[in-house]
Amino acid sequence: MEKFVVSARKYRPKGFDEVVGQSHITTTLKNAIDNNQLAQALLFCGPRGVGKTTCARILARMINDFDESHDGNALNIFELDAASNNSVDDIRNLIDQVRYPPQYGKYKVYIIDEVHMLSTQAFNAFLKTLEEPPPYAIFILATTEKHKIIPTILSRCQIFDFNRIQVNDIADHLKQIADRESIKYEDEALHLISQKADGALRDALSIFDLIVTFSSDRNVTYQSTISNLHILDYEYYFKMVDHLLSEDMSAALLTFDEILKQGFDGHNFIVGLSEHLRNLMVSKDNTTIQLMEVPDAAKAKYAEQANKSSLSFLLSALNIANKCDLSYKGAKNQRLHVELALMKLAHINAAVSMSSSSADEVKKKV
Ligand SMILES: Nc1ncnc2c1ncn2[C@@H]1O[C@H](COP(=O)(O)OP(=O)(O)OP(=O)(O)O)[C@@H](O)[C@H]1O
Repeated sequence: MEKFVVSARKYRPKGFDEVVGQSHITTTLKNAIDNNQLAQALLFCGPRGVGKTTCARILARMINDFDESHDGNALNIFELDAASNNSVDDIRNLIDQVRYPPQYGKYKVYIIDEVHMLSTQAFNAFLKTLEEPPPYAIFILATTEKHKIIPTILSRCQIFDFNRIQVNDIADHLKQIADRESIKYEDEALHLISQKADGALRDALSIFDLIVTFSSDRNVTYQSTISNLHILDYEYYFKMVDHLLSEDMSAALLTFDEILKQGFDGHNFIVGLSEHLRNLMVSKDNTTIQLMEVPDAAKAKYAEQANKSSLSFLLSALNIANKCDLSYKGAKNQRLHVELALMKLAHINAAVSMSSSSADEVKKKV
């Protein structure tokens, strides 16, 4: 049987042009290498799973003129995880290693991951080497928490800020992988996985692998994705907004009850409803429609519901949902807290029509 390799490893980019969503970094690094202006100490900052280690490896391969067949060990790359090796002795070991020039290739590249975890003593022991490294040594310090890096280190490094990756870019990447692996998929499913990954491509790939393994016919459907990730079907939000628009408070409360009975949390529901309302709001205007973060297949459905909702309804609804979200944690009876919000939401249109009819009456009297 062929050994299963997780997608995050199998599809680790081999060149800068395969790196998704970090062109500001890959272009600068490429230019720095081409123009011989690469600093010896680089700091890669940014969230987890967005390509920091990947870029460090590509860089090591390029500056050593190695081809793609070189694996991690042969790249003259030395990786230290500072989260678990943060003592001054760990850094001294590393400094000892740095003294020896590379046996082959031109550069030795040291990647120190989660560098903010180094102890103060370890940081201090490292400073001198960082300031005057031997000409063949390049240090790449990576961190998810830039604010914890002391200024003396910051000032000695060229800093690169990695982005969280956009939902659409992640979804496109997943599509390419699915096609190459002959895995079938629904757009909505890949979109949801990309959203859930919260900007981290590695997380998206792990979720994707999990859902493929779960499905018997290598088909990533919307239904298998929501049940695996325990996400509320977005149909519920459409249904709920329909009830609110038609001022059907009982149906709104019963739908909420159905959602709770399926084991979903009231807070997640109110956050999801807010996102849904926000998508309706931005889809009302041609200039903001691009801000709608929904799969292409669902856009027509949003446009249809947006057409039925007035701008003032959406504004008031967003306000109520947002207030409910903010005060949810402190509420003693959280179910009632959401129910109360739903009651208010189901009365927005009534309140609007009442105020306009009373305005009409005032006009008549005048
Ligand atoms: N920008 C990206 N483009 C393409 N693939 C990516 C990107 N970011 C992450 N990946 C995928 O995720 C895997 C892990 O990424 P990588 O180890 O580079 O992340 P990282 O930012 O160093 O994370 P950490 O901070 O957790 O170490 C890669 O092997 C690759 O498959």
